[in-house]
Order: sequence, then structure tokens, then C-alpha cells
Amino acid sequence: MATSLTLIATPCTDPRSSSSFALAPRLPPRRSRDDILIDPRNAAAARRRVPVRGAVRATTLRSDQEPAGGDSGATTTKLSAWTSVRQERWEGDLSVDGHLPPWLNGTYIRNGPGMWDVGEHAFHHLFDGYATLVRVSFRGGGGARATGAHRQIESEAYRAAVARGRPVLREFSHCPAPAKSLLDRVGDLVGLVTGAALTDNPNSAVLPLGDGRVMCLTETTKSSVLIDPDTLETVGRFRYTDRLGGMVQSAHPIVTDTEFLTLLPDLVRPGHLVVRMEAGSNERKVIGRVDCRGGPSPGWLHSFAVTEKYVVVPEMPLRYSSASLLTSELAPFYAFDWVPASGSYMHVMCKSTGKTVASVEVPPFMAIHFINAYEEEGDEAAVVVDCCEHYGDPAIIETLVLSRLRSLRGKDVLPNARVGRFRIPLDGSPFGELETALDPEEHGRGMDMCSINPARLGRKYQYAYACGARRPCNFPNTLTKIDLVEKKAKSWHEEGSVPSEPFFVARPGATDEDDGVVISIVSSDDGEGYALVLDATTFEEIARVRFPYGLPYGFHGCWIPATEE
Ligand SMILES: CC(=O)/C=C/C=C(C)/C=C/C1=C(C)CCCC1(C)C
Ligand SMILES: CC(/C=C/C=O)=C\C=C\C=O
Ligand SMILES: [Fe+2]
Repeated sequence: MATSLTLIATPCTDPRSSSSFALAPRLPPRRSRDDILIDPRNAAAARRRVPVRGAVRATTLRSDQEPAGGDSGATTTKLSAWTSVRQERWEGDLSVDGHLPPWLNGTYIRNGPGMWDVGEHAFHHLFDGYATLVRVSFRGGGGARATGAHRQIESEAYRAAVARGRPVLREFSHCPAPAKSLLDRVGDLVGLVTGAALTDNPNSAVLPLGDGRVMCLTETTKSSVLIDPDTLETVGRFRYTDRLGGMVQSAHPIVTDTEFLTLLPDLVRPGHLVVRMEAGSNERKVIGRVDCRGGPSPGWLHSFAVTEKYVVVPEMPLRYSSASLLTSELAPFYAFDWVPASGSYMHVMCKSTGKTVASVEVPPFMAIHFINAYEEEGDEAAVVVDCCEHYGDPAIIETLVLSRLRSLRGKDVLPNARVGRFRIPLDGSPFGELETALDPEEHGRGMDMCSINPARLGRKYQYAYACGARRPCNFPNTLTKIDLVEKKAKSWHEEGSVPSEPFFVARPGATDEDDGVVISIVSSDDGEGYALVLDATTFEEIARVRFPYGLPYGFHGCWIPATEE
């Protein structure tokens, strides 16, 4: 159990507070923001309305809670994965069970949608929740302590929702009710056309940029914000200084020490801009443009892949719904339409020339996350692209509705998924192939939320880490190391636990691809929240770093190595 916890939030008045944690009256110094996200008067109101409860037992809210069974079908659970954990700002020491590698010196941060209730409003879909950061800092030397933090990102969407007691901007599955007065309706229309009505809730990824800044974001362009990796404070909106505009972006830019590559879907003239921003800059520059082959709008693009020379632009039949975006009404898949007749395509653009070197039709696919891609040279030159593929079926989107996640635990309703491997020929052939990279039974016919060793980005690689399935289950419930050469997988699983994305951290100086650890945050059936550290080579557990309360589910993580002192 943790000792000497430090609460840095509104003073704790919960009678459960005990001397095992000390209140720290200091708030972290407020940084000068380059841009205040919201009127500070609202911020003050927001703070008053989100009391920070006991630090050790954070309050969980489940306003549309339904009876839940465990993996095993049990009828009670303390699982916090799908609950809003009201812990607006927490910081403290964490206890370590097991032995951390002495070289593990740095900070792991995970982003995700951990707050699904505001005022009387309960969100419907996993993707709606307000962005929640969880940090675990490892001090190196293999000690038995680490420090942790947990904090909401103060986006305009979050602060306005807390101030008003209901969401006011459009979230993934939520459209605010139309205004009543004619004047306000004109305002609504302006909001829709300009994108001002869309959320800036950055609940998907957290990315250290090559210049030391740390960005959180989701798919609306306005959702790019900078955070302080130590305090987890929201620093301010990331302002792109170019004039590229556009309302939407990929939630997974590809970031290296030198650059930030992303795709901007063009919803007016269906296509994508492939853009690059140098480390240290706020200006995206266009590399090239790919026109969509199917219609009537671009395919949903949550993530994409790169090789050393190319950017791969996917076009799948789950397409942005312009009608939904213009009318603020939900489409069959929230902001998307499933248009199988429009076809599936993969486009390959040369990073240095901006020329499209291949544009092929492929079998129907449905992928949220791309894993990696690489070039194959020789007579049959091709680009190989791997993704978490849902058998060309968008049903996975509906699987992630919160009431289903809460009520269907232990039921075998997770749709099948596989490692889909595309082969895109570079000889001008019109078609590409899609095959299954390994027997999906190896990972329980479920797989998503993947990472690789970043040193293999865009290069031939052997290992992917993902969440797989131990059936029966309604959500991926294993951490799985997938060997794409031996076509085998090895999994970690604990009955009733929900682990988030296994994130690979390389040992400094390592040469073997799997020399390092994998970190995931686990919400366990008995209500615990901890960072699990696995040896990436053996895939055996080496340590649990425990939070003093259960944590909500989250999506993606990042690693920031400690700087030499
Ligand atoms: C977290 C995740 O996987 C996806 C999140 C997607 C979001 C927040 C999508 C937001 C959107 C709107 C609110 C309206 C405009 C379209 C779209 C970008 C899908
Ligand atoms: C959690 C998830 C898919 C699970 C499928 O099995 C997708 C999350 C997307 C956001 O990053
Ligand atoms: Fe994602």
C-alpha cells in the first residue's frame, strides 16, 4: 500500500482521509499559458463543481450503471474501468510489488477518456469521455517506490461541460440539442460550418514531440493541446501557425525526434493532405495530396502507417458522414456511414516527392489502429502494412458502447479481429492483397491497441504488443506479445481485469527488438488500479506499481526518459 501520498487539489474533506496521506496546501504554480482555453471565471466554477474526494478511495460514478458480471460471469465486481473516477488532480507515492529493472528511469503517461459523467449527463460511448491522464514516474535504480499522478485535461469541452453541468460541444456520440431561438440556431449553424461546435477533448493519444513539448490530441484539429508531463497540467492549445485549416486530423500522428507526420482528411473534396511539421515548429507543410477513390467522403482515419520512404493512406468503407457533421445529427455510426459499395483502397505516397506511387483496391477492411509498415525490395517490390483488422465489419464501434461494456462482461460478444497484413505492389498493379498474418486463435480472435519497438518504425519487424482476448469476453482482456515471424503469441491475463494498451519501452543500449519492458495500466476486478510491468522478452510479469484506488480505462501511452542531471 502507498504511504505518504500527496494530494494537490482542493483540500480533502472526506472523513475517510487518514494520516497515511498528507494534504499539500500548495497548488502547482500556474504556468503562463500561451492560450487560456476558457474564460477563467468558468474555470473557477468548474472547480467548485468537481469536488476532489478522498485521495485514497476516489469516488466512482456510474449514473447509467447496469448489473455487471466478471469475466467468469460473477454478478459483482469492483472494476473501475468503465466508471468516472472523480479524482480531478492527484499526485502521490506508489508502492512497487516485484523488482523494477534498474535502468527503468523515466515517466510513463497514459491518456484516455476516463470521465464519462458530467452533471446529470452520462455519456453513451467509450470514445466520449473527457480526457484523463495517468502518470507513473520510475526513478531508476530498481527501487521499491515510484510516483504517480492522475489529472483531467482542462479542454474547453471539459471545462464548459463542468461549468454548465452538461456537455456543450459535439463529442463522438453526443450532439448537443439544437438551440430554441432563431438567433441561437443561426449561431449553431455557424458553429457547425466553422467547426467551433466540435469537441476539443483530446482523449486519444499523448505524444512527446521531438522538441520536448508533450501533446495530447484526438481527431478534431482543435483538440491538439500541450500538457506539462510533470504536473500533468494543461498548458494550452497547440496553435498550428499554417493556414491549412480543416476540422479533422488523425489521432495518431507519427512523431520522431525530428518530425511530426499526419494526415488531414479533406471532407469537401474527398481526399487527404499528407503533412509534415518539423520538431520545434508549429507549422505543418504539405507533402502531397491523395484523392479518395471511393465516395462520397474520405474513410475514417484514426491512424495510418509509414515506411522509411513512404506514407500509407488507408481508405476504408466506414466514411465520414458530411450530413451528420453539417446537421449535428448522428449518422448510423455516430459521425460515420458504412458504405461497403464504395470500396476499400490503400494509397502510398513518397515522403520526399509527395507523389502517389501506388493506389490499389484491396479487400474490404475495418481498422482503427495500424501497427507498422515496411518496404520489400526486389522483383516483387511492395509495401507491407499491418493493422488490427476487424474482418471488414464496423460492429466493433457498437461493442464500445458503455452500457454494453458494463453489462455484458463475461459474455462472448467481442467481435473477432486479426492482424491484417496488406501487400501493396509497387509495379502499378491495380489490386493489393489482405491476408491474416497469424492464426487469430493465438490471440483469442481479438486484438487491438498495439505498440511496437519504436526503433522498428517503418522497418521490417518481428514483434507487436496488443490487447488480445481470453474468451468469453466483451472487451480485449489480455496483454499479448505477437511474434509475426514465428506466428505465435504469448499472453498475460488475469480473470476480470481490463488492461490498457501494452506500451513497449526499450532498455537503453538494447539491440534486440524485444529487449525492454512492456507497461500497461490495469483495472482489476477487485477494484485495484496498477501499472503492470512485463519483461518484453519473456513476457513474464516483473512488477506491479499500485495506485491507492482503481483507475478508469484509458487508450494510449508514451514514455519520456529521465534527463541526465
Ligand atoms: C478515442 C477515439 O478512438 C476516437 C475519438 C474520436 C472522436 C473524438 C471523434 C470526433 C469527431 C467529432 C466529434 C465530430 C466530427 C467528426 C469526428 C472527428 C469523428
Ligand atoms: C479500445 C479500442 C478497440 C478495442 C477493440 O477491440 C479502440 C480504441 C480506440 C482509440 O484509440
Ligand atoms: Fe487510438
